[in-house]
Amino acid sequence: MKKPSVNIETSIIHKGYDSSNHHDSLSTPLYQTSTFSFVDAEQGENRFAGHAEGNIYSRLGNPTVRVLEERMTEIEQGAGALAFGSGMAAVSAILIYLTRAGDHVLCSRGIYGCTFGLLEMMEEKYGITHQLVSMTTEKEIERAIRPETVCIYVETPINPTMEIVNLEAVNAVAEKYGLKVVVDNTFCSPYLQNPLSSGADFVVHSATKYLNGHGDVVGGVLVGRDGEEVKKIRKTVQKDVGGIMSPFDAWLLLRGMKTLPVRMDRHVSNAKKVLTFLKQQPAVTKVFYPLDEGHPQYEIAQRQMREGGGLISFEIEGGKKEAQAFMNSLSLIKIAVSLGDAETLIQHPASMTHAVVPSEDREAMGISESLLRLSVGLEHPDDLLADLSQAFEKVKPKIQQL
Ligand code: MET
Repeated sequence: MKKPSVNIETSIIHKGYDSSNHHDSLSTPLYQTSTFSFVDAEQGENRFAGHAEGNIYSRLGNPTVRVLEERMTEIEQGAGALAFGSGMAAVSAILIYLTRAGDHVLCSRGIYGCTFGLLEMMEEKYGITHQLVSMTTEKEIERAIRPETVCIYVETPINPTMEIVNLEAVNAVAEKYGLKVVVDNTFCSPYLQNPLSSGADFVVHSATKYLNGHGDVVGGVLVGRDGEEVKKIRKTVQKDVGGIMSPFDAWLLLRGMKTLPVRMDRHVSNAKKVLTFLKQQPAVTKVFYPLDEGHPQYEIAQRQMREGGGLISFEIEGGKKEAQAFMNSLSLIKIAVSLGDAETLIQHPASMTHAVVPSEDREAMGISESLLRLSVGLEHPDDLLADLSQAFEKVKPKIQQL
């Protein structure tokens, strides 16, 4: 881990790319190739044996993808990064790498539905167990540690409840027990939070979200604090499971990421305006936003996040029917999963992103039937408020009947 020499706004545009090696092209070229030819058989042999640098085959590495990996390493303050074909490919790669049959994974009280599904599958097939616990204090975390625990896997903020995990406490306990810490940093992006700098071992991202920002890529990234360990994952799990990112998706990401800081500033300022508006609505019974003073972990969020992000979850009076009626009343705001796009998106976690989680586990995570998750986009805030306002007007009679 090292401190970056320039600010993220600069490194996210320049890091990892030297135009003099690419015919002076200002934009990183797209190496849309599956394989690379060798000048002779010996060069091929040496590259396979690891005795010579150079490209072999795009599953083992591609120059466009490598630029993205170097850039991600820098902006997450890590020592190495690997790009994957989806966020879940990155999550599964790190969990496969860290665990053996019989191990135990300690998780934050909520995790994304497909991560939950993956852990359930690992339990069923390999006896790798997991447990979801609140992680606000060291005591809570320490109590849940078992002799077979090997890693702590957390989201913070948690999707979609916005609960905050105390990273300082997680890292302290992990150090005491010799555990690896993995943080899903998708909700914040590297612009708002850098878990590796505070001692986490790995960060995973769904690059589909804020990193790309334009809703046209599915991708994932894993960043590690220890470069040797990242190399080991590249040569084993990434190569042999093979969930790599395509060069074109890496190219789109490099293009989209250049504006991450500018976009995040706007997501945050729009989200704050939407938050204020939602709090004034009689039909809204609860709001969840990390840097809202009413948030139960407000102080922890303030310590570890630069800003509160662009996601807001809220509960609407009634249940699933009222939540769905509200969604159906929106017009500018799109009903869709995913997040971090220019377009404002709304989804119903209980029936969408977290539908695979059994209802009792969902309840334990704090996901009710009336919870909605809003990914505040980059539109003019007045237009967003107008759309929300007309939707509240439309559902008012239904809610008043309750
Ligand atoms: C297949 S559903 C999910 C997409 C994404 N992980 C989200 O939380 O919106």
